[in-house]
Amino acid sequence: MSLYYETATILENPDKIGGSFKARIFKKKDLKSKPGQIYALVAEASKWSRVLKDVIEKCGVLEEERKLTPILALLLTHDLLLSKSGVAAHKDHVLRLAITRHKARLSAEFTKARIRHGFPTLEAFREAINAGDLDSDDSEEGEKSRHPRWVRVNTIKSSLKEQLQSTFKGYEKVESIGEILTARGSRKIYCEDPNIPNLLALPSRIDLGKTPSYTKGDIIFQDKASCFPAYLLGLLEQDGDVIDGCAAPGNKTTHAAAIVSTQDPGGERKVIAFERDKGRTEILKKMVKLAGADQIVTVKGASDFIAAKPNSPDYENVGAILLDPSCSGTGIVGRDDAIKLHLPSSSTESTKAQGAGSRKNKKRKRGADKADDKPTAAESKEEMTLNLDETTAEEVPLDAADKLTERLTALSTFQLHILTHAMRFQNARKITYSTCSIHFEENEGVVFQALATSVAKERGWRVLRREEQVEGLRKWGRRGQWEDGKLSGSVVDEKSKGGVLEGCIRCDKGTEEGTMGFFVAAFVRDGESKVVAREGDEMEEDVRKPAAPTEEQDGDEEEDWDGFSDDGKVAELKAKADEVIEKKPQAAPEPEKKRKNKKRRTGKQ
Ligand SMILES: C[S@@+](CC[C@H](N)C(=O)[O-])C[C@H]1O[C@@H](n2cnc3c(N)ncnc32)[C@H](O)[C@@H]1O
Repeated sequence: MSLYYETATILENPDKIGGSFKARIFKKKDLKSKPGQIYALVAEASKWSRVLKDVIEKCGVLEEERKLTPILALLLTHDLLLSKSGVAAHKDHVLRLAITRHKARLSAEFTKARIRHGFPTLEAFREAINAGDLDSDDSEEGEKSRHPRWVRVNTIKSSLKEQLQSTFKGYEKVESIGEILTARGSRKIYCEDPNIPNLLALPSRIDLGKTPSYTKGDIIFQDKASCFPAYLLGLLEQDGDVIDGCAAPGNKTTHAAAIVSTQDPGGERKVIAFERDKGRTEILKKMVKLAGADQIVTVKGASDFIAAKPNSPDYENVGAILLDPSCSGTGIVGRDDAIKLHLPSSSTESTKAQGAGSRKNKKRKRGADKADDKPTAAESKEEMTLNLDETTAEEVPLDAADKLTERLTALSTFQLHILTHAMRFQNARKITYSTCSIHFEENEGVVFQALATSVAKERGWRVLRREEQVEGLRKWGRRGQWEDGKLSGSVVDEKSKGGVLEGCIRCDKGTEEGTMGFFVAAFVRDGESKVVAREGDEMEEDVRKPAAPTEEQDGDEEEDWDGFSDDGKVAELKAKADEVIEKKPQAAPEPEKKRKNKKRRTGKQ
């Protein structure tokens, strides 16, 4: 199957596979084309689609070429007119022939379009398209779907001041995230985030991926919400070492390391990063190195945090734990969220589009030129805008609602298990628990259940109240939400319920705040604890028995590792994670090498 048939099939998604477009590409097992090539083709074609749709329609290509669907016509015209290497198919390939037949007319219409838009050269036209200057999605929805490019300055290697004077020199400072969200194209503006220190919001079209500061790890692409957990820990010098229990790809690990490094110039404190998955461990290591955090972070690669012994001397200095476990990922906003494909339509009723790239079509391609199939739903639309990123929850069709419930139960059971495990660490006084899920079951539901466990009660864990939180998050308005009928009455203490919900923090996607959907709560414990965690404690005293999730998606932070980003290799990772089926708990790791306790935290027993 050619690149074009394969791409069209994934776009059409006849099997209704969930997940973002990127994830769908990486999920597909039998691709002949490179996933990166498919993604690049769609990303590029989408930028030009508003122009090309018009060009194709003016030339009447769909009326004449019965082999071409709107998607195929768009992809092929893009490559014919705009790709340096032209149409990526053999010169006798049926699709290549179908489009090159119209080359002269298509080129002429394209030139007219360029002139109509006021660009003297193709280069100028290209620049404007890349900058998004021709986008005219002025609707409220359009604004909502935009997402800032969030940039965290990595204070291990640089400073905000330094970055403003170098990478962002010449950028204009604006006062609200709203201005960033509504900025046209790649206007050079930035907003200093009012909640998270050293975080900047920029218009999404600004391409910083090739800047030296990005490739050197001086700046990190990290969604605002994803910066909440490390910041909410409110780390202090006396908190000692920090564990990140679910670390890869490592955005929160390096954020925690950056905070620790400012408090501990002597380099005594450590961030211990657990990552169960082998492949993701490699990404974590790369990320830690690039961030210059390798002196601070000890990576426990291919290690299950649940198998780590809370009373081990290795963790004696651990005062804080960051837990960002696998979740449904339903809060994720893909960077390709705003990518839209404007498809050409045929002006005559007689054009019967053939299913692009499906087996059926392949047969047709080889043989008969029958064009009497009904157009697919997508093809029959006069003008179709494809939103390429679909996050799973909203996409779950009604008949799959049961599956969602099952999946949420499995995930939340695992999340509760890992959270209560963290509560056992002998000297831990602070924990943040976060997910990039929008579901109560994985969020407030887990918090209330954790509070009801005997380990939480015995050790004095409670939710950090809003008024105790670091300033930037105290003033964050979106707080925990209650959903009736999701938890049994015995789990929830009615008296403290309101305070707990107020202590929980939520971020919603598609708001004027420009974040992904996210949840975080901090747990703290005060005073002396009567019960020290028993090694190998089982969960029989907990509200629910632990069970490994049957399916999980490793949400946060995206996708194909192409550097230092929330956005990078993570589509691939998410696709992989979708397949993760925890059939049995991993074997305990080799005995931990005893680390010399340089700094025993005597006051915290
Ligand atoms: C949501 S992702 C973490 C994202 C990360 N905190 C960040 O900000 O870049 C969850 C990660 O936890 C890992 N994980 C899940 N269960 C684990 C366990 N029991 N021990 C260690 N790692 C685990 C998954 O493999 C996955 O890489």
